[in-house]
Amino acid sequence: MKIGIAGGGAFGTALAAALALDGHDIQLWARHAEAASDMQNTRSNPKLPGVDLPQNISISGELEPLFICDTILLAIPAQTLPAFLTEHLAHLDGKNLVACCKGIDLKRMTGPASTIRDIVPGAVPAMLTGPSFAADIARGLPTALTLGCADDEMGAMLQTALSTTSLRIYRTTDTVGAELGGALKNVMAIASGIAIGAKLGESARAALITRGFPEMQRLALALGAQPETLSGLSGFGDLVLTCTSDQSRNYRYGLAIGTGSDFDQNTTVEGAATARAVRQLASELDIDMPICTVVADLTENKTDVATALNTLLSRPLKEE
Ligand SMILES: NC(=O)C1=CN([C@@H]2O[C@H](COP(=O)(O)OP(=O)(O)OC[C@H]3O[C@@H](n4cnc5c(N)ncnc54)[C@H](O)[C@@H]3O)[C@@H](O)[C@H]2O)C=CC1
Ligand SMILES: O=C(CO)COP(=O)(O)O
Repeated sequence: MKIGIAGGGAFGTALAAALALDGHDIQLWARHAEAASDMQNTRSNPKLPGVDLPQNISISGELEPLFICDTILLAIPAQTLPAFLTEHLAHLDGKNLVACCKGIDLKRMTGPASTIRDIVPGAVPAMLTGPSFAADIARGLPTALTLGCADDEMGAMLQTALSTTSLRIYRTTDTVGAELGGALKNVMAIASGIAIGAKLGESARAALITRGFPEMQRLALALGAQPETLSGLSGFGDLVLTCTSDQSRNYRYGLAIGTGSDFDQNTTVEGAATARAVRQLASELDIDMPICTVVADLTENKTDVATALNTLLSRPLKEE
């Protein structure tokens, strides 16, 4: 299996490093030619300080070497995935396309694997997701992920190919559950960051994580996910990680909202667009998604933290 990775950001580079250390020759594509050649020459990526990139990673700003690979990991932001797939459709047909991004596309209202299935019907769509910070993967720290692929035979091959001594991959055929768990937990991470930033306390964060989980399940199950997938690494596991660590950009974005601080708009924060997609889906499907809805409103300055808190706390009392 010849593995290529699209996306020379933190996650694409971290996956490249982990797989290269395991013996794979990796073709890494970075969008900006200059950044690609810097990475190729310095064997480093400023987004992963202190990580040396093994020599068996070839980094290029040209797409041709990537398209020679039969398996391509897509580590670009979820909202940019449809345009990339559409633009390069002819080259991606017939490939194993493994989405490594976490979000719901605002236009199509689909998670990354479903977006691949819709735009490149001739490809095998898969999803690699779960609790894992790029810096941890790149340093070879132990990590467990979920590989979702509806074609179980191909899923098993991808599971074997992408597992390393430190990267342990579990497998499911429930790609919808895998893609939605990873997307929705980012919204909850923003909510958790807001709670801590606004000094609402650790108990409030625990309440958000705990009530956020059934909220994630409600939408995911309505869209066809299996409950056990949501309870696994890609759902519950990543929810816990991202809501409790300031390594998470979604969490830090929430902290900035909660403290009223500025936040670098160039940072990849998938949960903001996903919250808006969820708000729309919830309204169309008539599903109660109160936390996601207030997060969406907060990211658009349609409400403030005090009002959002009041909205959540003044909801009718009900059974757990
Ligand atoms: N950083 C992390 O710890 C983890 C990230 N992820 C996911 O990986 C995905 C990528 O995140 P990171 O690599 O961390 O972000 P990043 O901000 O470090 O890198 C994003 C990369 O995508 C490229 N890019 C941006 N717009 C593009 C476009 N229109 N076409 C092609 N390429 C484009 C950028 O040039 C950059 O190389 C996100 O969905 C994120 O949720 C998943 C697990 C862990
Ligand atoms: O998905 C992640 C960890 O599993 C990374 O989270 P952030 O995108 O919030 O940094």
